[in-house]
Amino acid sequence: MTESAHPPEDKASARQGSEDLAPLRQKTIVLVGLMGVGKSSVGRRLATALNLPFRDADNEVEAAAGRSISEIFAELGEAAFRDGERRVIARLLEEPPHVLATGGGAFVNAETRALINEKALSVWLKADVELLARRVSRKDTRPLLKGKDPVAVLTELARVRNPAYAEAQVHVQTGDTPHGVAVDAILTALRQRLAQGVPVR
Ligand SMILES: Nc1ncnc2c1ncn2[C@@H]1O[C@H](COP(=O)(O)OP(=O)(O)OP(=O)(O)O)[C@@H](O)[C@H]1O
Ligand SMILES: O=C(O)C1=C[C@@H](O)[C@@H](O)[C@H](O)C1
Ligand SMILES: [Mg+2]
Repeated sequence: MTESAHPPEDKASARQGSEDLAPLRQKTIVLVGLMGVGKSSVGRRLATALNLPFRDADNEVEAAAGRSISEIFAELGEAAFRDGERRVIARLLEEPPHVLATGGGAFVNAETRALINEKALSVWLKADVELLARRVSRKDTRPLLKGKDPVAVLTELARVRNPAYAEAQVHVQTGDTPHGVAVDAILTALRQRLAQGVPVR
């Protein structure tokens, strides 16, 4: 296919040369995994690469509650946050295909997990706990880590949550590299899934 065969607004196709990325845009791609793994920052770049809208469930919960996540945890409690998160994700899954960054705990909820795997394509972003701990230490916005040793908390969360994350349809290992490397790793995993004849829709 020549470059001129692509519609001019098709930025992702232009970026990827002659590759037709349309099959990867049929379904919402949902990123799951621990805090700091890149669901938000990598997800935004993945959306740009695929020319898809981007949504961040944490931001949507904050907008719906009119408060930050720290304030929701402090003033309403974690259960209220989880309830809002579940409802927000159910709503977002009704939207046209986009890239959706979830909060780190969202996919642990069995109802949310089943809904995501039914309506979207789930991608588990993985990274070493030590790397995640270094990343999350840069900000003080995660209530589960406040005043605690991030390596200890993340190690325990990994132990408890990994069986749930493992139910994601695509698993992608990431490392201490620029965001674009993680984007490319996700695109490679999605292409492999397509090549194996597993429809992305
Ligand atoms: N693959 C990556 N390469 C380089 N930096 C990364 C990568 N992933 C994340 N980061 C950096 O780590 C920090 C946390 O990333 P991000 O907020 O995207 O994580 P998250 O998975 O959305 O976490 P949370 O569950 O808390 O929302 C950010 O500063 C981000 O730029
Ligand atoms: O892993 C978690 O449980 C969380 C991750 C963040 O994305 C936020 O959803 C919140 O800080 C809780
Ligand atoms: Mg995030």
